[in-house]
Amino acid sequence: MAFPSMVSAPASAAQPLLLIPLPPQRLSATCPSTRPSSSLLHRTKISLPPPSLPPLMPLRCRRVVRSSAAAESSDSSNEGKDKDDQRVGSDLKTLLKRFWKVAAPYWSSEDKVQARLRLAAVFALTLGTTGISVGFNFLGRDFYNALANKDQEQFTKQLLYYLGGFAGGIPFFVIRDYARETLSLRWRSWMTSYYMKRYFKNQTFYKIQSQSIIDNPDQRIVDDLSSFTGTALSFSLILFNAAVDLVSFSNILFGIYPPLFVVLLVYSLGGTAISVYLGKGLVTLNFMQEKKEADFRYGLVRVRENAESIAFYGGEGNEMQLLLQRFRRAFENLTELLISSRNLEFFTNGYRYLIQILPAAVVAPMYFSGKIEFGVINQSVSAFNHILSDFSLIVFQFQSISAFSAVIDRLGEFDDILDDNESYITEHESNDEVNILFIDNKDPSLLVSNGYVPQVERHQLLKIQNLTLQTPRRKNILITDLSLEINEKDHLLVMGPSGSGKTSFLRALAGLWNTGKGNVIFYVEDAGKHARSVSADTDSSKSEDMLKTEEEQRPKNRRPSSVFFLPQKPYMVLGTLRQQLLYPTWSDKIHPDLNNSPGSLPFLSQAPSLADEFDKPEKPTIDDMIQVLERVRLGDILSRFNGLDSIYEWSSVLSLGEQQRLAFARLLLSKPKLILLDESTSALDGANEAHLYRQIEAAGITYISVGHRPTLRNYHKNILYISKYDARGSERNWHFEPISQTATEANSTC
Ligand SMILES: Nc1ncnc2c1ncn2[C@@H]1O[C@H](COP(=O)(O)OP(=O)(O)OP(=O)(O)O)[C@@H](O)[C@H]1O
Repeated sequence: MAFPSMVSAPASAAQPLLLIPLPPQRLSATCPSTRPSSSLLHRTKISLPPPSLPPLMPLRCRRVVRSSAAAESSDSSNEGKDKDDQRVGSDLKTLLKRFWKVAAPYWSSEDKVQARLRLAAVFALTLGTTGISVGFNFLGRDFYNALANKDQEQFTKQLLYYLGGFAGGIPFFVIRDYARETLSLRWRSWMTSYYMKRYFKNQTFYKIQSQSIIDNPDQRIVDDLSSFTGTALSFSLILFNAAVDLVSFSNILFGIYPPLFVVLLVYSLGGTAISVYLGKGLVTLNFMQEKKEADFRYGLVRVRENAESIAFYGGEGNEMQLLLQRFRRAFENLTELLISSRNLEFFTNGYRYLIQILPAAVVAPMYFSGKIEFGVINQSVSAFNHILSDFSLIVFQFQSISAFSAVIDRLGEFDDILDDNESYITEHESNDEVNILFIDNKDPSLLVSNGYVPQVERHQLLKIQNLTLQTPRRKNILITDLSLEINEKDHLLVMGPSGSGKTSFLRALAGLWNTGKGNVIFYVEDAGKHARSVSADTDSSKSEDMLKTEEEQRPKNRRPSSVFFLPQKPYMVLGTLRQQLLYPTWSDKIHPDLNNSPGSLPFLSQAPSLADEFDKPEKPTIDDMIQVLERVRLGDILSRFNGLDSIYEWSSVLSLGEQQRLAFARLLLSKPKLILLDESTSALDGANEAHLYRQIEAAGITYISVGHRPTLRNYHKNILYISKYDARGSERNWHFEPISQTATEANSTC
């Protein structure tokens, strides 16, 4: 007799597959995985997803590829006992607020028409599938009635209806799932682009990394966004489906036997309360699991990025130890997560199966007394299970909900930082900061327009006024009250003991650090629309106020191409040799047709480079690139690496000195007026160093270099000495020294 198989599990009864005798376990969940959200576990995919409820998206295996920029944030927050281990999960109100803040922007974005239409279609299809489920409920009743009455003709008819129902209904379920998945992908794509824009805006990525503000931002962009969009959509459909389902099946059950409905209501409310109580720690555990998995994966990425250094040190034993430590933290957290899940599942499974016999037991006496037909028993079991599933959403989905809450929490935290990184980052800081201004020295009208007499001399390039520089969060003072002016050809060498603040001085000029006070004014010819209409005579109090106002309006960290920085670590982009040379002034699209390819989304098109906001020199031709490689004595790499368009891991295949020469090739192509070099020739021999300085001098570039080597004196006119700041000393910790020609010549003879 088919009856026992029909009282399998709540979700099974909700399906048109009612007649297929599946063991309860296979149909026990409306979610593909009720396991914890960890990627250490293989997620079990249910072979037959229940058609009437959209399954929750599994929280996908985390694939985290961390950029080196995020290295230290993770490192610094990982070692030792994690302070986040004591983390308390956000309360429900915060979670709901965060959910709304993260989810809402897409639905009113430039893609809102598509988004809303598609969402409406998914909801309509979901409604259709619920209708089909209700239809199957009645078909099931008539089918079993025919079977119990031994009415062969009716039985064949019902069987045909059933088959017809399957043929017509199944496409609805498939198309609904497809439409939901494609909408979720579209949503995710928009969110990815939205978060990436904010992550790169105002160099937030640098601030997050250098100040260890949050862990693993890359994981949040890659994995959490994906989980969020998939699960949010599935959840909304589940809720919607449950509401419609409840209305449809409550009528049926109420019609058969009202007390059964009341018992069900009490049972599910009690069950929900108990599962919330038992599973309250799961959100925090899931949050920590995400973090620990990402930390472990990032440790492995670091080994890949620093393979050569580790191999030189022979540090594999140490690395292994460190990585195993990270894995152990993930493992320990997951063990705790599994224990909590197991305890919850004892309850959930008991809750799920305990009540299965109830509807049949309650209505069976009515069948025996002839008040109802046999098929009605099946119908009541089916309706009962539908309603049980609807009322028990929280119980059945608790582990998915807690994993989803962790995702909401992580994304909400990230969103808050991206939204308001200025106030967040400077939370503990005063209002003072270093102001950076770009003034167009070609357009005196801008200066006159404010009623100020222009005092900019054409050859002036940089003016620093009363710069006091501190490390982020104002822990240490590095430079006090520095003022200087750089005119064309005033090549300046910055020297001083290690750790005194030479690189930090360049950081301040580049706008990466603004902790301190004072003004940094660049006089440029290509400030374009970002030209500042302020007087160069900034000594008056009035103009300082103006500087402040201007600073507030200025788009942060926009730098004209006439000012170029070379960092201490040569940076090679992932791509071709051509892309190395064009970086960062021009972008070279790898696939120019990408934006026009069918199915491509407008918001995924390549963003204009930050440098696009300024006028920039004409893009170099292939001849220019070949020539510049010759000028930096790298002509041979064209033949070694098959021309400009081959892709290599450049930081591995080029020596450090070659990478430094390539960086000089970049700046020669960009034709800046002023460059700031941070030990940019440290890996070069004296002859190559002298050659490169001759090249930039010949190109009419003025330079400020940071370095320790005595030979650097040969190419500069003045030295700025910065000594370590001593809080007890009241004097400035810097002084200037002109480099005499004689000394230079003696040096070069040596
Ligand atoms: N992100 C940071 N947060 C806090 N302090 C920092 C940070 N980065 C550097 N510092 C500190 O600021 C001080 C100055 O560092 P900086 O890199 O400017 O030194 P430097 O003079 O260039 O040294 P070197 O010659 O060794 O390169 C150092 O004591 C350093 O530890």
